[in-house]
Amino acid sequence: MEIKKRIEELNDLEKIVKLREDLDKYRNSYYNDNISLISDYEFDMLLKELEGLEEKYPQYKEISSPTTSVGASLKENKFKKVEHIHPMLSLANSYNIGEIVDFIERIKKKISKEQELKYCLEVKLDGLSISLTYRQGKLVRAVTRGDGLIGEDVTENILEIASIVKTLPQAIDMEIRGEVVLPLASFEKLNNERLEKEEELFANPRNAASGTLRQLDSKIVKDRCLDAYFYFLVEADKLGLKSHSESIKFLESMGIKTTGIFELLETSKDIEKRINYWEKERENLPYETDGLVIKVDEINLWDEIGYTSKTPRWAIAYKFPAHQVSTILNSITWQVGRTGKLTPVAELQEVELSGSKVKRASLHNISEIQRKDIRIGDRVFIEKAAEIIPQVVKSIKEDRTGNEKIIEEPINCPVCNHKLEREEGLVDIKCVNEECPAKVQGEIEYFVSRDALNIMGLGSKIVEKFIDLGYIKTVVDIFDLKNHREALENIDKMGKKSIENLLNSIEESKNRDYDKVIYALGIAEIGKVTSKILAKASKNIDKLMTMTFEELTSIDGIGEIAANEIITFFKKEKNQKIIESLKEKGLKFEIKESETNVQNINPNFAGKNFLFTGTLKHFTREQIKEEIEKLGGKNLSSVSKNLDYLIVGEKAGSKLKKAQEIPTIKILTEEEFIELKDKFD
Ligand SMILES: NC(=O)c1ccc[n+]([C@@H]2O[C@H](COP(=O)([O-])OP(=O)(O)OC[C@H]3O[C@@H](n4cnc5c(N)ncnc54)[C@H](O)[C@@H]3O)[C@@H](O)[C@H]2O)c1
Ligand SMILES: [Zn+2]
Repeated sequence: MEIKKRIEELNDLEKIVKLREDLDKYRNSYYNDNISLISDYEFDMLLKELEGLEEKYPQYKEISSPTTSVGASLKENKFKKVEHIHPMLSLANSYNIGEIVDFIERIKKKISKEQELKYCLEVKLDGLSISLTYRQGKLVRAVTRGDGLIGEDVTENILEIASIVKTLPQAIDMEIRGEVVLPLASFEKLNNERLEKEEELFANPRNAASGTLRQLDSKIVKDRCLDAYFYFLVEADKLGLKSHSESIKFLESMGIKTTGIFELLETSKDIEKRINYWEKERENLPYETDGLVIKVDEINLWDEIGYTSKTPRWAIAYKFPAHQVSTILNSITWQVGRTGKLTPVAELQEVELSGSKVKRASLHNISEIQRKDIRIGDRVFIEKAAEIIPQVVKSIKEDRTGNEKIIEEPINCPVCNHKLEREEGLVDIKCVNEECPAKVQGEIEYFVSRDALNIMGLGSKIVEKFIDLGYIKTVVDIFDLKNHREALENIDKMGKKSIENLLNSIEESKNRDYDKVIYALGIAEIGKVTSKILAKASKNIDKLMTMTFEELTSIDGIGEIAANEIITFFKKEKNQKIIESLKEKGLKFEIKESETNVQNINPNFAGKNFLFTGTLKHFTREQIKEEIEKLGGKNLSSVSKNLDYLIVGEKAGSKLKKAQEIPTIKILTEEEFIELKDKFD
């Protein structure tokens, strides 16, 4: 027994040493070089593991351990070192509401007075902390947190941030703390510029903000548009302020920029509600947040509640589920789509991201792989933002061993082995073999999908099988499957019942409206809404097939690109034949009389691109998106020249600014949007 325990202890000690070594490496890279070698969540989990072990073996505790020290010791001598008069601490963090409940319980036990506490809830800005000192109302010094005791004097750079107050309206002395951030719009712009200049991308706005503030050329700070928000007044009680919320109001009265988000709450239930709210709403803020901060509001209780060497006990951070994690890229699979286009898919070592397990991520195309210099064997960051499919953000080159392999551009189709083609100047690689099974399969799946003919019982496995066995070569063959009823029933014991259902669904699909049939043809650029528009404008397929470029582009909602695709599609003999055969099978190639007034297409919305920003009063995010689509409009995810309308709610941020610079974008309040909508209803 004794020996067993001793072995366990030695193993744990080894773990402790390894964890400290790794965490120090990560901290150094993160704080000194502004590079994340792993995600914040992974870092926090390793730190928790170390905390657990140090608790189990108090004899191995060390003051320099990452569990007890803030930040990282400063490596370079770029900036003057300054000792903080009041140490700048970090925050304890939590990833679930249970930990918040525990936090509140701990505090209640700790304070002697029986009283109802108030908690101030704020957003947790993801940037780097800064301390500003004012003397006689003048900003005299700005210092980074550093290791909490000693920071770097970055006053020169801070003076270049436009929103920082250089002279207060009153000649007072004070120290305030806040966060320097790179607003999301500036971050996107910066990374786009770096992409063009083939420079290394910043993984996130925090690293970019830190990299920007901690370099010597203050002109760069100005160019990149850093910003700062403040959330703390040091020794507020000496100015006669009794609560944290009062001190924030005081800062605002001095013209200091705050996020404006400070909510006073009383119970953990209320806190939970607001956590759920902000978890979604944070997407609309102009800066990145990695969580919320909950602080005891009454300042006179802070000392009683106390501090650890690293954090105050009267505050806690609630961290949002991570959008980004790191993992290993094992290999690349080239997927051949319906149009023959090859898409590289990253095959990853499985990780958890935003609550689901992920082992594949999109890489868009070969140029992106080359631009980002992503190699097989690399540790990569993957991200799941608004998109459903995770994306590979970047590779971590600092972590390479030298055994990583460059990803080669494929020469032959991975499915049919036909030689691939790449159009001059275009990034897409295509399989041009009309009979490539992957393309046929893609076409069939698209043809039977919900928004097209909506045929039940033709999942991708079955389609693959039918193609393999030679029952399906083109979409037309779907309607001849009934001639092979018996043979089909015997495939992999599919059975009478399921074939019966499938054949019924195929027959029934002949009743689909003309616009669904247009959609099912799979013309490039023609989606659900444009199919409706085309159906309404052409009335029947013979007309549509002969429409000229001028005729097509004169239809509201059909642009030049779409018009060209339509013409190219109908020019192909193969497509003409397919349409002829589908007509014979009985599909509807003309609009019903009653349909000529295609319902729900609002001329204000049809084919128009929409985006909303800020907090909306009358709709949830889902509702408004649905509303726009129902009426024939399209939802975009960012501001661009293609945007027609930006709907602005309260606290609209960078999107609004960006949209105001593009004269063709109409900006609507929520009320104006409703009016536009109702004019039609
Ligand atoms: N990915 C990596 O390799 C790596 C390495 C080291 C650290 N980290 C990350 O950094 C964290 C540790 O950094 P940290 O000590 O800065 O802790 P933290 O970022 O988790 O929390 C403390 C900081 O939050 C900031 N903050 C933002 N809004 C605030 C508000 N409203 N009120 C108070 N503070 C606010 C302050 O700057 C404060 O110092 C780790 O938990 C990890 O997530 C990551
Ligand atoms: Zn092929």
